[in-house]
Amino acid sequence: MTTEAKICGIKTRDALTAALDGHADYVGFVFFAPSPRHLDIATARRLADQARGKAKIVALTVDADDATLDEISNAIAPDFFQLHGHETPERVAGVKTKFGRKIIKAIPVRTSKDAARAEAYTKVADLILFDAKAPSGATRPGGHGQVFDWTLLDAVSRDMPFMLSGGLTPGNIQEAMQATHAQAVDVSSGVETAPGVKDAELIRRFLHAVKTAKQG
Ligand SMILES: O=C(O)c1ccccc1NCC(=O)[C@H](O)[C@H](O)COP(=O)(O)O
Repeated sequence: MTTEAKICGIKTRDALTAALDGHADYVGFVFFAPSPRHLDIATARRLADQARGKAKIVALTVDADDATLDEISNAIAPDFFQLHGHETPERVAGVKTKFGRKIIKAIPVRTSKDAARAEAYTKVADLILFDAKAPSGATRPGGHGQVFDWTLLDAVSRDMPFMLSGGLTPGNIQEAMQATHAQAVDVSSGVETAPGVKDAELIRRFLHAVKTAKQG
């Protein structure tokens, strides 16, 4: 099994080119106004057109209403919605049916109880994304470059396809893959020089580390 890689929070052509050249399997665009990675619809459409057919396009939203999802869906035709808020299993199922897009559901983790919450989503989401729980007082629920305790995933079913995120970097990604056996890995801050500023060389190094890691 080869591990898939996602580069999240892409805002520029250069960053997207680095991700596509490095054979990223997924590219993520953030639609959440308080984020330094937030994209307007016109920019997202241009980037999605560049990515289409080369990587799976992921639109990240946080507790978005149907009108917002509809606008994003029509503008960029994402392969996946990444739901990164407090969406219930019922809401996830509703979004999947209404918009006909696959779903990545983010599960914020600080304790084993948090990780166990994923079970409720396995039938409605196509992929679970385990991410570090945001620090208290944070203005966004992800993208803080924080690692969580990967051993908390040990109790999670091996049959559950999941993506690992939270503080991954070119330096720790191989250890993370060995520790968790994640089917896919996701990075944002770890390939940036400042919040929202992607670095092509860090993207290249991250993807190279994923693609050349020894599996097992
Ligand atoms: O990136 C953001 O600004 C963001 C805003 C709102 C919700 C989620 C957000 N990011 C999530 C991600 O980019 C990834 O899915 C993941 O959490 C990786 O983050 P990082 O720890 O920065 O690598």
